[in-house]
Amino acid sequence: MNDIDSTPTPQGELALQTIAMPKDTNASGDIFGGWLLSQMDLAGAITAREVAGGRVATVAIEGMAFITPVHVGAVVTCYCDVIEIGRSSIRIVVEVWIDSPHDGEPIKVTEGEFIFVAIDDKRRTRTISRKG
Ligand SMILES: CCCCCCCCCCCCCCCC(=O)SCCNC(=O)CCNC(=O)[C@H](O)C(C)(C)COP(=O)(O)OP(=O)(O)OC[C@H]1O[C@@H](n2cnc3c(N)ncnc32)[C@H](O)[C@@H]1OP(=O)(O)O
Repeated sequence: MNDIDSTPTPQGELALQTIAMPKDTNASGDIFGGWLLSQMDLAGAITAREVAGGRVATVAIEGMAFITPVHVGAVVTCYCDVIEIGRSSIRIVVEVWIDSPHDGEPIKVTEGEFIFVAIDDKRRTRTISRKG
């Protein structure tokens, strides 16, 4: 995983974009980490489904770090970078970025490694077929 402060631009492909709403805040008025985590899970799942060619389940989340609070109204963008494909697993670095409310500059909010597993309709793991 890249060092969280040393990467000036998003790594990976844009997978999901949404707006942080008042209902997603904690008692301090900042956006809940759990809400961000669920957006990252969705973004990773969209990417993993493409790679796996079908259904996936999240099996693990590693190395999460929350670096900057998110304000209500922020446009939250998730980028996904597939870093490893195993027999049935897909390891994806998911980064979340917002635009600074002060100068509009992009700010990295959090990142984490998500591992998804390709599963069939009986929830058994399945081998991912490689393209090409
Ligand atoms: C236009 C667009 C359209 C489409 C747009 C659709 C959007 C789509 C949205 C869907 C909505 C969101 C979906 C979110 C995804 C959930 O939120 S899924 C719900 C939460 N997750 C679960 O309920 C999963 C529960 N766990 C399980 O069922 C079982 O653990 C699993 C996943 C079937 C795996 O079973 P298992 O016995 O652990 O299997 P095992 O063979 O040991 O391991 C399988 C692989 O996982 C790896 N692995 C297992 N555990 C770990 C671990 N802790 N760490 C790392 N790797 C591990 C193994 O190394 C192995 O890798 P490979 O060597 O095969 O590559």
